[in-house]
Amino acid sequence: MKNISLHIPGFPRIGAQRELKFALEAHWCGETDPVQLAATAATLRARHWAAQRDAGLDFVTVGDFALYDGVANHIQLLGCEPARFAFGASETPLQRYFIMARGRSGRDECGCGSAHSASPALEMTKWFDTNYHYLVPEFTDATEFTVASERLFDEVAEAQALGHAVKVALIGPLTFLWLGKGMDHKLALLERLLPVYGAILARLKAMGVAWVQVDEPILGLDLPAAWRNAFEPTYWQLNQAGTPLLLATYFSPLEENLSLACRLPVAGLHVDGVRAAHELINVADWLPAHKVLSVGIVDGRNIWRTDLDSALSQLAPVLDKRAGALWLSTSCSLLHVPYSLAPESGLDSELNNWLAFALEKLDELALLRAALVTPEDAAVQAALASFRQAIAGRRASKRVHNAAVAARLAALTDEAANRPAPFAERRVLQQIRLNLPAFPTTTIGSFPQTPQIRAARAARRRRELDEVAYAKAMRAEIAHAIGQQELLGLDVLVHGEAERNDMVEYFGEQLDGFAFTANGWVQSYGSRCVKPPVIWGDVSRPAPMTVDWAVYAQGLTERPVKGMLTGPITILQWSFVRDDQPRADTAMQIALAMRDEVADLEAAGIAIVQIDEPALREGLPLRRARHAPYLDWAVRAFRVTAGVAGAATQIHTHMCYAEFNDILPQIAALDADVITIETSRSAMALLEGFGDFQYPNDIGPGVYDIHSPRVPDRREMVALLKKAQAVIPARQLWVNPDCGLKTRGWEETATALRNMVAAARELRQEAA
Ligand SMILES: Nc1nc2c(c(=O)[nH]1)N[C@@H](CNc1ccc(C(=O)N[C@@H](CCC(=O)N[C@@H](CCC(=O)N[C@@H](CCC(=O)O)C(=O)O)C(=O)O)C(=O)O)cc1)CN2
Ligand code: MET
Ligand SMILES: [Zn+2]
Repeated sequence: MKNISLHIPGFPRIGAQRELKFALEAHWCGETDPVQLAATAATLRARHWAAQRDAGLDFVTVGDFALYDGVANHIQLLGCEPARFAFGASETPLQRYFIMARGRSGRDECGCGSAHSASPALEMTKWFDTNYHYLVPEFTDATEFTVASERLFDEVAEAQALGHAVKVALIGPLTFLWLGKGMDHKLALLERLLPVYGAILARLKAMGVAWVQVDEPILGLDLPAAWRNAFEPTYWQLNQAGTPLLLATYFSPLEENLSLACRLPVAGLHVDGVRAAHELINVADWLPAHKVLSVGIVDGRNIWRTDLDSALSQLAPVLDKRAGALWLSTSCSLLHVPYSLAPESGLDSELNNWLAFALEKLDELALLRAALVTPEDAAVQAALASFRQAIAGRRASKRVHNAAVAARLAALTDEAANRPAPFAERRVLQQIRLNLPAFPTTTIGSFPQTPQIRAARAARRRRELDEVAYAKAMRAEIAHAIGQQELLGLDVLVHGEAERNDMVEYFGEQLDGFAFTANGWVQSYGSRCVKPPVIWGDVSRPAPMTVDWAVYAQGLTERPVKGMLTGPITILQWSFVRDDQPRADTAMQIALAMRDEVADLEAAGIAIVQIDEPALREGLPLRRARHAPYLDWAVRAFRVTAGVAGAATQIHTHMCYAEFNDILPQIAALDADVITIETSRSAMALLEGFGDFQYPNDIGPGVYDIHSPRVPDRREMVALLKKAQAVIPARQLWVNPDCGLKTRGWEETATALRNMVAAARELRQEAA
């Protein structure tokens, strides 16, 4: 008899219609009180648990819900809110939570323009190699832990009251410490942390929680020895609580940590059956027979329907080795995929048939179990047959392949990846053409996406605004942005990106081989979501995508206006990608499409083209051994995009949201004429890195953090630029913010940029 249980590591929390987003923003604007916000949150949890139970899962997952971020929840659960916030008794836990997440004055998600003050939020950074951002815990030698929040226990009680069997998901102690910052020897805190985990586990046990999933995705990283060695004693201690623990790993193979993971004193192990498929048999062998093996066989990172036949043949030998007992799951939390395919009536029906979002993935798990337990059942056979047909249809589809794209890729020479002249020569020609002052000022591309802009786009979607009226409204926004920049005295202007819903989706909507969804939202951070396009076939560009807007903007001013493109790696990284060809091939197809856009912008007289690559670093594989091949093709894809530009055309790139010091040679190898780069997370370390490396081309280190509504003054920016000058020759320096300004308001933006231009002028005077 086969004994198979179903569960998932986590479920999307933003809601089928982004209910959580709207509830949060209404709350932040003061339109609703905490009771109303809590009611929406409880409704969502109840709905998401019901979906899990209705699909036939054996447990619902509790602890994966968060109003803003799961790591932020964990900080409050463990009572380690950073002392720098100086919270007083007058602040409720909910207020403290949002202050940590958004700063004292509030990240301006709702666009209502709240007041300014200076208590910066926790830093936000990428969750492993995903486009989800978590809030970074801050540790010091003085950090203490206590069980400080009832939220998790309340949610367990809530699920139990609804009659659910509960599995709690908890970030593991080692992963939690690993994710934090502020101390070199974070492991020193473990001793203080573990008793608190013990207390939490004991309380959960007393509540009758059957399983606790402890997430330790760092087991998929190249860990320093001290961290690896910490696992055994840690789990030995946690196991004392007597609550059955399911140790969860995902995103990456276990490799040298495999036998360690199998040996740890826990009741079960969850592995990523998609990204670590080749390790399944080994894990099945190594994991002691009395332990539960949970196989994440359905992809939690992508949206393709599971090939159930292939999944079943992968599972068969594992099942044999596990004496017929197994847990089936998605590879990781479903946080990273949209809620449901059901509202996607606009999707091409053939493509629709190839996809599975979160709800559909739950059904896939149920069908897999049925296929293993009752294979003879006619309904199961019929369901499998329909899957088989969809998978075969996708595999055989002629639409996926485009012979012209293949031929162009095959004919691609090394030449295509090179600019026509070395930087030193290009620089001279560009200076003659552009005649820029020292310390040229510019911005990163987007200006505030005001409620009016969003409303115009929404009206166009509802067909209340026709294309002509919409274009007119966007041109007015562009004209406004150009006018503002001239007033502020910026040297290199941008059109402001008003016409773009998102820097990736906008291009996905216009490229062949891409599809876009109506409601396929995925949480990016807090209330902010993205709608990643789906790359289903060979990519090509049927027509120019940005040229008309760029030409219009350039026609409004004598100063240069940057053409603004998203680079191939970022488009790849922020889309759902094909799983039937290497990412490198898809990246190169996108590169060729974007290369044509660069050529068209240049031909239209645009003198500067920016090719944004904020996700270049994020795409780096989690395992070091795979870095070099990735960086090779990623750099080549960028160079192919830019390589078409003449020597007198200035190519900019932009990067943010990451640490860059470990990939400086590759950043230099992009050979962009100018890079504008985020420095707010560690200005000095970054600049010293670029200085030590003697970064050869021009560089604009961001002089102010756009994630905060705080307006920096001139002196602050002058000080930062002087630090920059100490390590990077002045002639290489540009002056710009950290990133695009789309989430900010116009008033604060104008003040900050006025100060920034004044800072650049001060430096010019001193240099003269
Ligand atoms: N793809 C991607 N990943 C990224 C980034 C990025 O820019 N893009 N940046 C970093 C993350 N930063 C982010 C910053 C802001 C937003 C953001 O503002 N998201 C918006 C949605 C942006 C969007 O697609 N807007 C659309 C649709 C907006 C919408 O919801 N419209 C409403 C109506 C709105 C109205 O009437 O005002 C509707 O359709 O119901 C548009 O402008 O057209 C949001 O959550 O609110 C997301 C990520 C890293 N990862
Ligand atoms: C996340 S990087 C953003 C770059 C883009 N050009 C912007 O300014 O919005
Ligand atoms: Zn950026």
